[in-house]
Amino acid sequence: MILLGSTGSIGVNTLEVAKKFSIEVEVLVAGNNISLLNTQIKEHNPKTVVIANRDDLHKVEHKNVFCGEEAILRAIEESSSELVVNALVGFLGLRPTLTALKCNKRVALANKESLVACGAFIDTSKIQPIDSEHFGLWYLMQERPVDKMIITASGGAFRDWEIERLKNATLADTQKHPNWSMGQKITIDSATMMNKMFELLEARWLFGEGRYDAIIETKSLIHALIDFKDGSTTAHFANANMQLPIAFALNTTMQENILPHVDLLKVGSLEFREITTDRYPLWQIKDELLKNPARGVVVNAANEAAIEKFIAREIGFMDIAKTVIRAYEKFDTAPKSVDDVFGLDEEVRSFIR
Ligand SMILES: NC(=O)C1=CN([C@@H]2O[C@H](COP(=O)(O)OP(=O)(O)OC[C@H]3O[C@@H](n4cnc5c(N)ncnc54)[C@H](OP(=O)(O)O)[C@@H]3O)[C@@H](O)[C@H]2O)C=CC1
Ligand SMILES: CC(=O)[C@@H](O)[C@H](O)COP(=O)(O)O
Ligand SMILES: [Mn+2]
Repeated sequence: MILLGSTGSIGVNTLEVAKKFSIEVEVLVAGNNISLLNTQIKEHNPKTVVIANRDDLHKVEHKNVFCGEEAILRAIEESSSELVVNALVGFLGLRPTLTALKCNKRVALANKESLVACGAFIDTSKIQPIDSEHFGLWYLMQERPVDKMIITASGGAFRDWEIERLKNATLADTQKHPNWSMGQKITIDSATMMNKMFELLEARWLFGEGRYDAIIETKSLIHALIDFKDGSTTAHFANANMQLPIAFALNTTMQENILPHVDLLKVGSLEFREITTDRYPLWQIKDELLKNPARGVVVNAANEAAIEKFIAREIGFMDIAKTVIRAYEKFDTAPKSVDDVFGLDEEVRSFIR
């Protein structure tokens, strides 16, 4: 397989699962964490390695190492592997997804920004999502009429904060996720509830038109629920560990045990909460965005640009949502082609910067 983003949270878990199933790693792609990458190279012996920056090339302990976005695309095109695991973070992951699909490879897709920004132009039949909620929906789906598909949110780092305090929240505060250990950007997205909005859009592209919604389940033990038309609701329970969705994405005939079962007697009780717009202002645009999912490109670009500003301490935490909503209102348009997606992405970023 080809693994993009090997040094990240999903990347590291993917290599653990690959070891379990003895899957060969042909290409490793990483960013700045060269010391972890070197350890991975020793263990998995890839044919090709790609990193982000030219200045780090000499530190990589491999004879076939390249740098930059074009090199990632070339490595995909020149590889013989049938499977690409895309665990890059952000819009940067979109071109590799498109290239992998163009090369007729199967894509195990953690990079949710690919579908959020460009879902209207992506054939999802060759995509297996690596996301706990979509895995949960897929696991629950049966040949019965569905009324609604529901995914769960943890509520993020600030679910119990007094709302008045949120404007002063720091980057370090955003990283205190209650249940999951993940990369920096998705953990910020979890705190603003953008992650759940992205997941509703992803679900829309993966499972088609229908009714979608999200609720908070504070322990992240239920990942998805389906309301069937007959009045039954089924729920997908699993411990909060991405190795289960990854295992199914890597090994389509998965039969092995991956995680211990959720012990309901130890859990004792579950708590569900509504996602409210006072704590999560982004939720104001949720229904309208779900009706126009191709506008995800605007929301994604605005979010990435706003997060850059938040990290640089140019804006506060609550300004992330304000910035996204302002961009969403200004760019009241949907892309008509993949080229439009890249154009609109650029325009929105310039507007915010
Ligand atoms: N973490 C999770 O549990 C889940 C994550 N996702 C999604 O999966 C994706 C990855 O998330 P996560 O693993 O948490 O993120 P991380 O930030 O932990 O990892 C991102 C990876 O991308 C690499 N990378 C970043 N920039 C570049 C670049 N310019 N060139 C090459 N590589 C680069 C990083 O390298 P380095 O670290 O070496 O700089 C790292 O390997 C995101 O889209 C996220 O939303 C979805 C569901 C669950
Ligand atoms: C592990 C995973 O799938 C994440 O997307 C998770 O859902 C993030 O947590 P939140 O529920 O807080 O967004
Ligand atoms: Mn998720």
